[in-house]
Amino acid sequence: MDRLYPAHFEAIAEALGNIFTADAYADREIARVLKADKRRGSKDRAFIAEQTYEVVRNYRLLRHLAGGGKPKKREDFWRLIGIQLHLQGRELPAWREFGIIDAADIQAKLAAAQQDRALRESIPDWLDAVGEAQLGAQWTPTLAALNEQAPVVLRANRLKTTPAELSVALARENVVTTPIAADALLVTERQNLFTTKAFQQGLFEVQDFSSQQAAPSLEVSPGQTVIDACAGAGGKSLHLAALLENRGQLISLDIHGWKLEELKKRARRNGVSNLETRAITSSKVIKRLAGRADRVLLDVPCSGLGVLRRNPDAKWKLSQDFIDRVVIEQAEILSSYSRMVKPGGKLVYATCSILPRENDEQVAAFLGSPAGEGWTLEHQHTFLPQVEGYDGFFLARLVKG
Ligand SMILES: C[S@@+](CC[C@H](N)C(=O)[O-])C[C@H]1O[C@@H](n2cnc3c(N)ncnc32)[C@H](O)[C@@H]1O
Repeated sequence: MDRLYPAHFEAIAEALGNIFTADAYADREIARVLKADKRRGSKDRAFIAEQTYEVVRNYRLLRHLAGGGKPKKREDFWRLIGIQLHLQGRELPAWREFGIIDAADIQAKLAAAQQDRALRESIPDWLDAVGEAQLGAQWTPTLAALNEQAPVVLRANRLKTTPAELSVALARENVVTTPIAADALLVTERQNLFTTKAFQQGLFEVQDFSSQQAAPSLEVSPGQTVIDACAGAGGKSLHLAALLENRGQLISLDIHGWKLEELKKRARRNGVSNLETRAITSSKVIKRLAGRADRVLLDVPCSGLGVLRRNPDAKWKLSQDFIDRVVIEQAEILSSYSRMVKPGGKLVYATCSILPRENDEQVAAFLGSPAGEGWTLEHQHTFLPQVEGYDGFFLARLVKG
């Protein structure tokens, strides 16, 4: 077992302090502490990142095992990390900060916590109640699966390579991968992929298996006009460009221009030449595109409950009010942006949520509304982490009559 270094604990405790007392996002905070000391090797960096994510994931349970109070000081966060390592079966060094960890007390509390799902799975009571009400018997296994570490999946960029060629190129850089489906490769050992030559040459993007199902489900053909209306930094736009073989027109929209700037950089690295970005600065941007698209992808803003493996801090940042508001936004986007599809064209509505309210219920409400007149549902599927093994995700394909 690897040696434990106090400097790593300082870094993890600093990140946790900012996540839980200054409302920082876990991914950005981890990136910040890792950047602060560039001398660390890849194993040390992985240890810091993984242990920080693990504490965020198990925060409620760890707090309970530590005595229940809200951690505020550096020592409080050290204690949570110590308890977590103890639960992982690691022997704790005889450091002052770990002196107060009582193994027998922890085991007794842990055994009692098994009876309480929300505590055991470390989720707020209100969110546990939402999951139960929405998913019924599926909620318990879904929640358990969402608490596991996310697998790392790549998408081979067909504009530049094939999955088989990519696998060989990565193996030369000591990155071992296994093909799992279509363009998707599973990385079998975690490491920094962004420093590889293969990444810098645009041979792949990191994209979960479930998310990789969105672009193909739109059934695009080279030459078509395709709009990715909530494109963000463009994970799915890049995939669409590859499926279009750089032919036709791909228009990527978002309300945040800075995300589209990031997409342009990624598009250059990916060798994409048929993509145009437009920031949605007013409703006119959508109106001008009415009836223009063969295909529209609506990868709408959502609760993110399907990707808790990747963003475990969402458990502590989400609120009922946020979910209620995002559901209204999704309905508005679906109703208004669907007008961009030509008669006979197709639309894919997607979320990284597992809640029917954001998914099939949203689609059913659209189909029953005046805006949904003439539309039919061709296919829909909810990906669940305990079923397919990847992120929770939803997609529905609709055809305009
Ligand atoms: C789930 S994310 C998209 C992720 C992206 N498609 C990808 O694959 O990387 C949703 C995006 O919708 C954008 N958004 C929010 N409200 C919007 C609106 N009214 N119109 C268009 N985009 C919107 C957000 O800025 C965010 O980038």
